[in-house]
Amino acid sequence: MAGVPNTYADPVHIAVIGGTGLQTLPSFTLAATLTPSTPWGTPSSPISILHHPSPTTGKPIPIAFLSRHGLHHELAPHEVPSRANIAALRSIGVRTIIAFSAVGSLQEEIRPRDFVVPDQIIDRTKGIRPFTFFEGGMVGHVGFGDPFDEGLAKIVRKCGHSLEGEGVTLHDRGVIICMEGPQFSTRAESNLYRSWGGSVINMSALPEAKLAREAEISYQMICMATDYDCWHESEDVNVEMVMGHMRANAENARRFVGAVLDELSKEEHGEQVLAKHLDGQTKFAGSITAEEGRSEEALKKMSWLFPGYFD
Ligand SMILES: CSC[C@H]1O[C@H](OP(=O)(O)O)[C@H](O)[C@@H]1O
Ligand SMILES: Nc1ncnc2[nH]cnc12
Repeated sequence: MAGVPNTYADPVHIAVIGGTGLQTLPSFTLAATLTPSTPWGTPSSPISILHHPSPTTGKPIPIAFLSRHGLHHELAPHEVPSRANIAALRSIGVRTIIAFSAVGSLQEEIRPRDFVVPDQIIDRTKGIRPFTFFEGGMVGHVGFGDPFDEGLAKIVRKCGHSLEGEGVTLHDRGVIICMEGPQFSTRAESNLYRSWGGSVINMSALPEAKLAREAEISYQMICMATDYDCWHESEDVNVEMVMGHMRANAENARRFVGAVLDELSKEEHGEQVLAKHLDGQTKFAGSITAEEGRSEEALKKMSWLFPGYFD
């Protein structure tokens, strides 16, 4: 956009990854538009740096916003360059990500337009998406028992509940089934996922959550149900239905995200927002490959992402 700077001097600690139907956060002031390139390519979209007024001081707090499927939803779930997205966000200072996702509901009580703050994921992607920073001569294993950040989830839940009665219904926990897509599930699959205890289904939680963990970024997804997938006797899921519910409830989704940003902005330099509890985990995860076994190429990439960890 003409006149908008393409650099931003200060580190940006908080990011929002917008999903289907949430491709912008129009109520904030655009301070810069960044187009970083990373050793894993360029992100899905330019990164908008938005100024969010701190609810306590009024001072503008920078928030990075990235549109997962591109500015015009041109990237299919398996084409989203998640490594570039996460690497680019980390490189500008991001340590906390709120990720938004439109999901199918696998449970009667999660009705279209309800929100869910999930706490678990079952991986039904097919291994065709690049899913780790650790490869090609540097091995690393990070813990993923709890794929989301419980400290961040608590903040998100509190904000969601504060909007209850104003059109927001929130489910505090849930298991996301992350499928490959882009086709929706068969009815047999949908019923299988229900029998596994799945709450909601999408195509985007992975590898995003795994890569955020490797990058030592606190990550929580906020899901909004847009359909009952195909297990339910009501209509079968289709894009029109997803977009219809998304459009109808986009204002609530934006208010929810805005409330979370208010809360996080109060603690922009706090331990939770800076993910201090994750600091250094990747240095140890990657120390399994002895120095003499590390490839130059892998080392170069990892040193770009984690300056000082492996040099
Ligand atoms: C348009 S329905 C399928 C599509 O919607 C979800 O997108 P996102 O998670 O980015 O909001 C789902 O994961 C699929 O990518
Ligand atoms: N039913 C569904 N399956 C997978 N991803 C979805 N995103 C929204 N609805 C979905």
